[in-house]
Amino acid sequence: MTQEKNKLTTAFGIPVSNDQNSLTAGRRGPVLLQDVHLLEKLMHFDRERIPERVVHAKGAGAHGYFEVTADVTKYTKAKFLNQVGKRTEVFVRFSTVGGERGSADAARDPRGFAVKFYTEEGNYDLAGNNTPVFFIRDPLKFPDFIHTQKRHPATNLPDADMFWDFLSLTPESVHQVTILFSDRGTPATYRHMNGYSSHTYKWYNAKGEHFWVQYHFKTDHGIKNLTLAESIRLSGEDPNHATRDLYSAIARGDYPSWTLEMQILTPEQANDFKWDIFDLTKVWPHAEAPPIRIGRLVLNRNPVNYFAEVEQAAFSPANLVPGIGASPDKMLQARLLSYHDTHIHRLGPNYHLIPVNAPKNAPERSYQRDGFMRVDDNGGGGPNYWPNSFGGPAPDPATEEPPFEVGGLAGRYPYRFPNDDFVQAGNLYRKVMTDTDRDHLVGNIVAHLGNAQKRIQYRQAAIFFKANPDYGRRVAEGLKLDVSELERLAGMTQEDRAKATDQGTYS
Ligand code: HEM
Repeated sequence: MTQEKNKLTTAFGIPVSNDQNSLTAGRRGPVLLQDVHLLEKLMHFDRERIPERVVHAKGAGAHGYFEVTADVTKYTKAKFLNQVGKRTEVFVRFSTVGGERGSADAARDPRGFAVKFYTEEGNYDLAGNNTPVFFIRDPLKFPDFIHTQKRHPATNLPDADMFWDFLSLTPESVHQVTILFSDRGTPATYRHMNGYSSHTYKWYNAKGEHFWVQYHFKTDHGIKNLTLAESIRLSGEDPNHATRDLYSAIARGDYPSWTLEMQILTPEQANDFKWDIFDLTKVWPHAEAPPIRIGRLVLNRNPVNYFAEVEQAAFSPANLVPGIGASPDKMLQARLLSYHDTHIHRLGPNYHLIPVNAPKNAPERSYQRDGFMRVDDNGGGGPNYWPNSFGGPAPDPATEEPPFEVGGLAGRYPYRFPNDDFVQAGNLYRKVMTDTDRDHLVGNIVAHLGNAQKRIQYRQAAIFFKANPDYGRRVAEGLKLDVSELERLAGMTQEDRAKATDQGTYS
């Protein structure tokens, strides 16, 4: 290095003589175009912002490791899981969903829980949430759903009508809505919440046998949530409280950790299972699929630079390593496309070269070349096509996922089963929640749904009533609705209920 240390330079290493006074024509003269340092500095500044994530824009992240604590080789051949005690480097990003990059950490919203495992077989990304289910189960509904969680196109304000109109016309959402409006919808910090794959994934072993699995990262610090009053207070006093909490805990050596538990079903068990295991709005009851402990996730290193390591982090459910496969869950199938696509838009076609996204323990050996910001050696002088006879990297058939059956007539199918969308939400209300949980749930809903039109309130209260009559009744009472109407509305089909509540009777 010929430049002296600590001497300011331009982005191209040229010494800068003065960084306080622009070059002017005379003492009071206009600025000269030949102040190239000023020009370069301003033009870079003008381009500092990249698009924020279309969802999950506000987040915090940290580095750490995953350690295997149980032998799972009979279920999966994934190498990073093949030995008890084995550690794999990870990067984890937590987020809220609907708010912008500067929005409050305490918002009522699911929390993203995205883990990037830098395995020896390439990066494995598991982008889950702190809830085991989701609002919808068909990806066609995702953009519409997200629009309702964002700002109104005219007022640019969050809008209770949009929010509840969509949900009350989408009854499959009631399970997730019940979780979201319980105090779990406002976790105290990122350290005090669980993370779930939510989707069912496939694991397959070295013999080619497969299993259906769900991941549960259980916090080792106990679940802690905010009440409505606390979340409102924190949103004002410290909108970054969860970001601060994560950073400070790691900085003081109080490393956050989670125990990974898996629910695992054989194909035979899955065939007889009471619930559609590819329906993202349903959980697998623990009694029927007891979770088993298999590992531990620890976060022990803060990012040195937020933009480099957190803002530019890019997770994709399509990044699966041998031994782990996708399931036919329609939502997951759509996610296999959507993330890579949005990263190319947000970060460019070579976002995999950004250090936080690069495969640390399995270097890229592909034939992809060129493109904006291809900043490595671009494959050097090696062959850029396959097949070749010049020693270029060759595909390895041993890493192929075992063949699996698909069949049937192409069509647009609603979910099968009698597919009761209300039982699991009702059970959560009836069996899992305490009296205090139920009080808070009803209070949180009333405070929010109360801002929507009356006809929408009726429609949504009828859905809660279908999940559990007491649940619906208490929400209706809180909203001062005519409780005697609920049973009638709840007994209708979704279409009839929508028509009935749109007739003006309830305005
Ligand atoms: C069809 C359904 C879905 C679509 C199309 C979709 C799409 C997206 C998109 C476009 C992003 C922004 C990514 C970026 O710019 O970096 C994102 C982020 C994210 N999504 Fe989804 N999503 C879907 C469902 C889900 C579900 C069900 C979960 C959880 C189980 C989930 C978890 C996440 C997480 C955690 C992030 C943030 C990742 C990060 O921290 O960078 N998404 N999603």
